[in-house]
Amino acid sequence: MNSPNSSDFLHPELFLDPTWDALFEQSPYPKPFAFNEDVARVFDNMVSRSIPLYREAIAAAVHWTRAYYQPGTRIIDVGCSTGTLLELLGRFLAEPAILVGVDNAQAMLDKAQQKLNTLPAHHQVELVCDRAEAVSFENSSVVILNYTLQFLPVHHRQQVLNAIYSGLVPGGLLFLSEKVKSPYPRFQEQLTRHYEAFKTRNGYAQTEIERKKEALENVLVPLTEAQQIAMLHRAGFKQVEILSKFHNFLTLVAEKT
Ligand SMILES: Nc1ncnc2c1ncn2[C@@H]1O[C@H](C[S@+](CC[C@H]([NH3+])C(=O)[O-])CC(=O)[O-])[C@@H](O)[C@H]1O
Ligand SMILES: O=C(O)C(=O)Cc1ccccc1
Repeated sequence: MNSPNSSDFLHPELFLDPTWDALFEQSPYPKPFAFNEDVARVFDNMVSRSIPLYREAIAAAVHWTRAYYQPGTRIIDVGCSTGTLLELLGRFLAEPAILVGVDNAQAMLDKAQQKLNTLPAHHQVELVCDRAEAVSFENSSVVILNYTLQFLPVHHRQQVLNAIYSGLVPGGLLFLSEKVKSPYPRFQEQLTRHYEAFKTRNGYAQTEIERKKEALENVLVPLTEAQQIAMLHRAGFKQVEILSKFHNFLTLVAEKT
């Protein structure tokens, strides 16, 4: 038997800024939560201590992008934050690609720009400071929404998914990660408890957890998994596959057939 190609099994180190997130230890803390300079400064540490399977989701996004990327088309990361996924894509995509990062927070894009300066020059990288709602997805073969849709007003989400479906080339892929909620109150309560225990294990004190929860109210609004999938179907995606779900965090892929 041939030995497997090692790049098929890649589980790389992410380029994460280690600056410790102590934002909600201090007073005044950001309320409502906003993606400003203070958040951008600690974002990599915050996101990797706050989202279960964050590293795995990023690595999976790279694998799926490698499988679905069609040369000559664009790869668009919506809500690219500090560019962690784009940087990894740039490192592990063999062919030259057009990598587009969109975020409506300039402070996040400034961090992303620094990270992406280290990439090999054969890729074309564009960082766009705009709202997801205003983006054209034309001529894209992969669109990534990694924990971004959850921050859009609920009544904007369907329109964004419609635009993604319409912009993707045939055979194109949407990679989507979201915080979701259970429709069953007792399950939701348990999921929240286990999620908060995960944050405690990652070094967050109870006060930090509660303050952030308060700040995120009406800012990060989760849907149920069923609502999320129904929206994808309404947008036109017929094939949807769940990749992972742990506590209340979901990653899925949807193909434009
Ligand atoms: N309407 C909007 N339009 C564009 N961007 C927006 C909007 N609203 C919020 N954002 C941006 O969406 C990002 C969400 S973080 C994504 C993590 C990243 N994907 C990662 O894989 O590291 C997830 C989190 O913070 O939980 C932030 O950078 C916001 O500025
Ligand atoms: O849902 C939460 O409680 C979070 O902390 C997720 C999160 C991660 C990073 C920035 C904002 C929200």
